[in-house]
Amino acid sequence: MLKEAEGGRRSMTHVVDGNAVAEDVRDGLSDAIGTLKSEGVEPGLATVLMSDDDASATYVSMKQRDCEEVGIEGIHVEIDPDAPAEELYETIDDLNADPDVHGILVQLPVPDHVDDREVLRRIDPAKDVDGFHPENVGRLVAGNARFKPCTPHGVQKLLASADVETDGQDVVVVGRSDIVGKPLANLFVQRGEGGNATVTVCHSHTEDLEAHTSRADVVVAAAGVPEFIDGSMLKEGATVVDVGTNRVDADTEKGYRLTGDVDFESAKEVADVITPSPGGVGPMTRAMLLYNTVKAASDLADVNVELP
Ligand SMILES: Nc1nc(=O)c2c([nH]1)NC[C@@H]1CN(c3ccc(C(=O)N[C@@H](CCC(=O)O)C(=O)O)cc3)C=[N+]21
Repeated sequence: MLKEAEGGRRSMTHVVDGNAVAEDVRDGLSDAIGTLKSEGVEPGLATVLMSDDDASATYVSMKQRDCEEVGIEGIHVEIDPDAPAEELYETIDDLNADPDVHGILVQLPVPDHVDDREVLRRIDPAKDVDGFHPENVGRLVAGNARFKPCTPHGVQKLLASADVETDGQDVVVVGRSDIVGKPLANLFVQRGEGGNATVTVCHSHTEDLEAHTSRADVVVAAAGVPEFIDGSMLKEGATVVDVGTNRVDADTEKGYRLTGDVDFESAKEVADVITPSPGGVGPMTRAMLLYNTVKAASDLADVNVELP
């Protein structure tokens, strides 16, 4: 809207294609996987699902399909959500000990009777491709990451692909989860490429959200609330990264539609660069999981590869 009012002075909004950037990452990984295989190392990723949730099952099967596409050996373990927690813990122990498994991902959330902190502690940090083990969290915060968590890493790659510079910029991260908001804020503030930003983290107790978003050069929406950031809350020319993947009830065949945390139509009129959802961060999250699996295999087997 603003764009029209100003007589079309602004250039076209760049809608970042997450599927295309993820494809580029997978292409780059193919070379590294070829190198590993020529050294007799077949990268393996184990996914563990202990849930009845439809969305969780969908994501895990997408991750397995991705593995197949790039030549990573995928192993999938399903545990009855009513089974005792020990069953999950012992599965993790077995996968830790399995030399064919280089990466382990336990799909979150796990049932209430399972201690999720114990799950994250139990995974061998060298196989922790989510980057959620306390040792890996500590390393990330200290600026010495082994595995960058997949979604934050994917966001950085997406911004780089769109030539969005974070150096010296005001970045507002909305959401403070352990898997997205906190690690992403940490990465943005660190020295070097993809960092060097002035970072604000907003959340449900923030008094005046719009006061923060409306002065930001980059807004990352990662609160898990459908379409709560709209164009009126953004600065003209801002970059908007939509991390949300929400299923909302809709009159469709499946009974829902997917939408992000951003009201795309109004935000697109104000932003210069915007990542859609679906089709933005989600596919990148999955690509960076493959990346971390290849890195894990390379480190564990002590074979040097070039990562994309
Ligand atoms: N241990 C663990 N690690 C995770 O990384 C993890 C997790 N647990 N639990 C749940 C969240 C969610 N998540 C997504 C990954 C890909 C898409 C994705 O590919 N979305 C597609 C659409 C997917 C669809 O069609 O349903 C898109 O945005 O275009 C979404 C969400 C990973 N998570």
